[in-house]
Amino acid sequence: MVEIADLTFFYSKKKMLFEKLNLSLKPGHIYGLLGKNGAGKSTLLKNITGLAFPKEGSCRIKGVDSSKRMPSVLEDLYFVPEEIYVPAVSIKQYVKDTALFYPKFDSWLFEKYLEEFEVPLNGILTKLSFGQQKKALISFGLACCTSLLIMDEPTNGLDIPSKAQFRKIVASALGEEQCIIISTHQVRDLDNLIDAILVLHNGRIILNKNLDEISERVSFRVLREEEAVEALYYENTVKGLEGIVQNKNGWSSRVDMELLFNSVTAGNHDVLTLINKSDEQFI
Ligand SMILES: Nc1ncnc2c1ncn2[C@@H]1O[C@H](COP(=O)(O)OP(=O)(O)OP(=O)(O)O)[C@@H](O)[C@H]1O
Repeated sequence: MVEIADLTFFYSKKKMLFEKLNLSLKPGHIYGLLGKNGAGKSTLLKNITGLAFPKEGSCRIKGVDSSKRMPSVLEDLYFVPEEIYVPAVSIKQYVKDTALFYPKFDSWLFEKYLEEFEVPLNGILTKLSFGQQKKALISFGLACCTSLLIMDEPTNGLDIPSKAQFRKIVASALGEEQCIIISTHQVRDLDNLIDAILVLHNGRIILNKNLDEISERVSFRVLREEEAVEALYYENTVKGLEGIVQNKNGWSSRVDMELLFNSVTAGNHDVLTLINKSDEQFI
């Protein structure tokens, strides 16, 4: 679905953001794109969607270079940016003006999502709160039923019940032929939603794995003091020593995305090496 090959990008030549970054994303998945502040998540998403252009290398969607901004690609792609700007029209009018650019737009679904998010269909967009505006655009993006849906920090500005609604709605919306990418630094917001994790760090994608594959390799649990020496990584938290250990018994545990993210971005190679090993190397 998305193929990024040797992407090099910088805003200023003095500060390289990506150098030969490679990434391949498949349909049927909800990817969580994680990275520290300033890692370049938004910039990467802009390169994928053709809103920023690679200095070298390419970003392709279904084989077509996204920097060409071909109508056939744009009508099958929806991007909810981090900062949103809405026109001073009613939601109904917005749909009338905009939905025609998306041939698979489903107005029944749109109204259903709005209802679940408790956003009034007759509301004037600029008079809605920031969170309501965001929920209206997320609903619109989901109802476009595009093959690729990208949301940059969608949960920013959503209250706690809305975050739960967001997870439920997005999880129910994914079709087999669709790919959804959600960037965030609020890792917990993606719990029970994403099925694959991408970590952007130091200008590269250092991790691109399904949660199932991760839990086959490593386990996440509270450790006894004496187990700490054998752990691949651990943190001293209020719950005790929360750690990552090699999964030796084949039982899968829930992936603690925050702990995983902290371990791989802290320069701990043990966890990363174990997760990234091929099946043959692992046996
Ligand atoms: N339009 C721009 N012009 C120049 N530099 C930019 C521009 N947009 C972003 N940057 C810089 O590029 C780097 C990556 O920014 P980006 O917004 O892509 O990171 P991010 O991972 O999305 O961060 P955050 O989690 O804080 O939203 C930052 O150092 C930022 O200052």
